[in-house]
Amino acid sequence: MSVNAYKSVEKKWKRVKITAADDLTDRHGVRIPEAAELLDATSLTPDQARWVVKVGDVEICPGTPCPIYALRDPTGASCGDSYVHAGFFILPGALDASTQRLLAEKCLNEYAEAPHTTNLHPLGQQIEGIWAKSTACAAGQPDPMDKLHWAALGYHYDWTNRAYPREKGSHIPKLLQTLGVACAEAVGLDITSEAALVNYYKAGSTMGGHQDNVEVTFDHPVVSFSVGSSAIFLKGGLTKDEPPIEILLRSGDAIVMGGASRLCFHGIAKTLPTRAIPAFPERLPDANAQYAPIARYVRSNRLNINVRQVFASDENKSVQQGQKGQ
Ligand SMILES: O=C(O)CCC(=O)C(=O)O
Ligand SMILES: [Fe+2]
Repeated sequence: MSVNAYKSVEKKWKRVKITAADDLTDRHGVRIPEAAELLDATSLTPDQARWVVKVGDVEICPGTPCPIYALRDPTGASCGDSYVHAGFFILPGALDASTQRLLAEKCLNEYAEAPHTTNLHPLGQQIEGIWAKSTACAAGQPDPMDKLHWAALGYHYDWTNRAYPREKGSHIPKLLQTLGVACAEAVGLDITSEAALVNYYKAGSTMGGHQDNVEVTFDHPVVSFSVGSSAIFLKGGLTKDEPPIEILLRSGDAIVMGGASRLCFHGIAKTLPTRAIPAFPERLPDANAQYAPIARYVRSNRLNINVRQVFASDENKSVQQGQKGQ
């Protein structure tokens, strides 16, 4: 059976040992061969610099400017709106250190708590105060965080009925709304942040290649933030026959998938436990007692927070008008 181009890259990363993946070098300090094509927006190779192009600068967090990168065709062919990577942007270092720490704190203490739901909710097993229980759990005892894979905020997708029910859901925290809108606007797109998903990745874990195709409209981008350990993100095309681009995402990076890239295959080929994260030093002056366990957690786990618009903007308007008239 032939293995498609996307799958073969996933397989390659599956074989990489996470001890080597931490800094992507072998025991002699040489970059592992599997990472030869890896795109690190903070240090592009001369070849990558030809097709990974800076299209602007923005301050998502005031006082912290970050570049905006877009992808062009490596052959030099012109890239119109239907180009496979059109609408895809990387904003390395979009989030400043305090925003990364705030998001980590909220992902652990707030976003996995009611009224938001988690993967444990449909089983009737959502754990109240999951992070507090995890930090209080004695060595050798089962850690409740091991069971947490995702949390849903705003409109919650119903996997059984494959729909976003309008009548259910929770609020979208202001912080996520603001960050989502700021990144979309920075690349000339617009979004009303209606649903957010937090993914909790353990060292070495992956997310298989998929399309984000369950929303009602695809006219608005998905805005996605990384906090904690680094990861290898794969950005594919509309089919898995298209070889994916391998991108190193670090704590504080944002990506935007809009336009032709909105429905592209993508996923996480590997979560790389990361000892040195600038926003999460071992000792942080004036940190409260909460800080140390959070910093320890993010050095071997990754948090991904992504924000989406579910319904078409004009549909929202008519629902709001209907509600006003009631
Ligand atoms: O973790 C990531 O960066 C990707 C997450 C993702 O693709 C998703 O939640 O649909
Ligand atoms: Fe996705």
